[in-house]
Amino acid sequence: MSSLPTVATVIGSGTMGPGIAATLARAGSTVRLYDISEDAIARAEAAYGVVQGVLEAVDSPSAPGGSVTFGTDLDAALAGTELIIEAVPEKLELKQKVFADLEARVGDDVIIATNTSGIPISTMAKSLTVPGRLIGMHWSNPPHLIPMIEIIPGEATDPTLVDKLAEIVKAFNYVPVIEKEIPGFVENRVLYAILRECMALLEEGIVTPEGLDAAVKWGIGYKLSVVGPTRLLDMAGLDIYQAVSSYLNKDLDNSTDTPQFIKDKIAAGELGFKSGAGMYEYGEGDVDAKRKEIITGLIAARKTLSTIPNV
Ligand SMILES: NC(=O)C1=CN([C@@H]2O[C@H](COP(=O)(O)OP(=O)(O)OC[C@H]3O[C@@H](n4cnc5c(N)ncnc54)[C@H](O)[C@@H]3O)[C@@H](O)[C@H]2O)C=CC1
Ligand SMILES: Cc1ncc(C=O)c(C(=O)O)c1O
Repeated sequence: MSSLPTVATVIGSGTMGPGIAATLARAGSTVRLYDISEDAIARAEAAYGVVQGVLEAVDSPSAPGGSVTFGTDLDAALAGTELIIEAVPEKLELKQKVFADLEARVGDDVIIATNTSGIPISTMAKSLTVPGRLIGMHWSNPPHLIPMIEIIPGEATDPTLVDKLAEIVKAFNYVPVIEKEIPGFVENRVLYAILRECMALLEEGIVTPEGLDAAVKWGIGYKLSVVGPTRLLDMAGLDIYQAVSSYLNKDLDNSTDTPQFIKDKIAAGELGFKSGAGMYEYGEGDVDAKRKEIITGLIAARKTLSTIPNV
């Protein structure tokens, strides 16, 4: 019998919600995607066919009976739900307010999973009436393509939820990684260590954005997609790692704040794809073209990687 919930609810239909909902629905769950914004729901509905096409292209597990319904009626979205996945903006107070709204409407046995990028689960759980039901379920963007989910229990999380959520994740053929709670969890700690160094290299004018993207894609990105960092050290030699890290580590960027040039871009309204400019400039149609290239590349890479053993 599948461990998938019969009915699941996704709260927040922005970048992450629609892909999460579609992945569960394709595997067989009845999913209700809820947002406070009518516009966000309309965008998700309009994009649903494309997301389904992507899931088809990567042979995402499918079972009959699954569906997504879209709406702004919270009670309707929660009727009969067993699992709620919260994907509203990364603001502690907002998430806590959402949890309060949810708890007022569902029974104590309903699991609340949060897609937070790194706010400690224990901090969020403090505001819950039933703190044991909150657990971290961190999907990676785009959620319908990146087949790995971090599972993070907080101090109060019911320990049985960890295995239960891991079984749900396996039911749609994703890899669950169970972690201990720490700000940023594992994936974002590694990603933000890389991004911190990358932004410092750009700020100091050491390399161009194009050069940086090429060096990371073909240098470490390509290699790390096949060999994880631990195995990479065995491949390189621990003695080499010691020799290089003994002089390099102290030279790496260790700033604790966001770089000023990024803050300046944000102040100028340059947020990336969503505003038509960011690290790069985008002309008419460029953003859609880039999004398409990225999705096409991720589909091809996932298909190839799925044929390669874990080394
Ligand atoms: N964007 C990314 O690459 C990733 C984001 N995350 C995390 O997932 C969460 C959501 O991120 P995004 O989808 O990027 O955010 P987003 O800003 O694109 O979408 C959030 C959605 O939540 C809706 N919303 C706001 N208040 C709400 C409320 N009270 N009830 C229901 N809906 C409400 C907004 O209307 C919006 O449609 C955040 O915690 C984020 O850190 C996790 C992995 C990757
Ligand atoms: C820049 C950045 N920050 C956070 C996340 C996920 O929490 C992602 C991602 O999933 O890709 C990201 O790119």
